Amino acid sequence: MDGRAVAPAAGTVVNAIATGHGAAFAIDLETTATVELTSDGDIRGTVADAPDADTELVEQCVRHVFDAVGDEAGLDRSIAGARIRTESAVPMAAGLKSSSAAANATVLATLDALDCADAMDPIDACRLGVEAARAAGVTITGAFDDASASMLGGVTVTNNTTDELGKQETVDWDVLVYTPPDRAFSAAVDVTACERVAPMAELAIELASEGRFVEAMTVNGFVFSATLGYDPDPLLAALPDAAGASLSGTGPSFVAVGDAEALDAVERDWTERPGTTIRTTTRTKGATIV
Ligand SMILES: Nc1ncnc2c1ncn2[C@@H]1O[C@H](COP(=O)(O)OP(=O)(O)O)[C@@H](O)[C@H]1O
Ligand SMILES: O=C(O)C1=C[C@@H](OP(=O)(O)O)[C@@H](O)[C@H](O)C1
Repeated sequence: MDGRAVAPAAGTVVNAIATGHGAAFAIDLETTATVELTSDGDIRGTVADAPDADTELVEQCVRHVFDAVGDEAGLDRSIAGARIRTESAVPMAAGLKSSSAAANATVLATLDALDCADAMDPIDACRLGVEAARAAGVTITGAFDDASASMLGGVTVTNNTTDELGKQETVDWDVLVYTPPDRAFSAAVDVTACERVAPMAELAIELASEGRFVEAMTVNGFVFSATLGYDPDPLLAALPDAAGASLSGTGPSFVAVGDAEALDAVERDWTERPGTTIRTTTRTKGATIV
């Protein structure tokens, strides 16, 4: 049997690496995963247009779903295998949560293939993807902030140490994403540098917990650009037009949010810079089986 699901990417409100608490918002860029069950015992992934991509994360997702619902699905684990294929509009390792989108889409597609779509609620399905990301070594905290935003849609504020959701709200912003040409794998981030700015990250989390997302983002943006060695000039160029702007995750992408007219002005500046600029919106609808 085959299963198929899509999940959105996300942008950062507060990076969780400093404190274990983070916040993120879903954006309208998608990853699709297709899972075909086999009986050759082999679990193998491929990524469309990226033959050299590391597929451990999506393979771990399938293993975690097999472990969680295999008995209920009547799966013979001695022969159970899968072929996973992802297709994505989300640049990998650019700070836009390609890993969370791929994990959520793969977990849901596997549940679909096993005919177990109702066996797990979305937040538990999300936690399985986070566990798979930890097992694959692609994350520092597990990134439950990013994964929950992608799974549920809207903006989420989370404790990534306990994988608990503190807050989820719908937001309706235009979004501008600027991705410079370089890439930054989260697993390679300077965690010690992030921990040095924990008091500022805590302040950003307090703002996000009060629903002051755009202020939280902007504080986060300046703090983490400085901490991780990115030039904050794209942020300065986005203000005061954008309602909020930040470095997304461990970079190198920047995100700006606000109303359409305000972002037109930011877009004129960001498109002059090397790399790509994408205009999109926030997403209310999270990951779903299709
Ligand atoms: N479409 C995809 N299919 C399979 N694995 C993916 C996909 N996108 C991302 N990944 C996994 O996530 C890793 C990148 O994660 P990370 O460095 O956290 O960047 P991001 O901020 O984009 O999530 C990749 O090395 C790969 O293991
Ligand atoms: O690996 C992690 O624990 C995290 C990585 C960062 O995101 P990216 O993966 O987008 O860099 C960050 O925003 C998130 O809060 C936690």
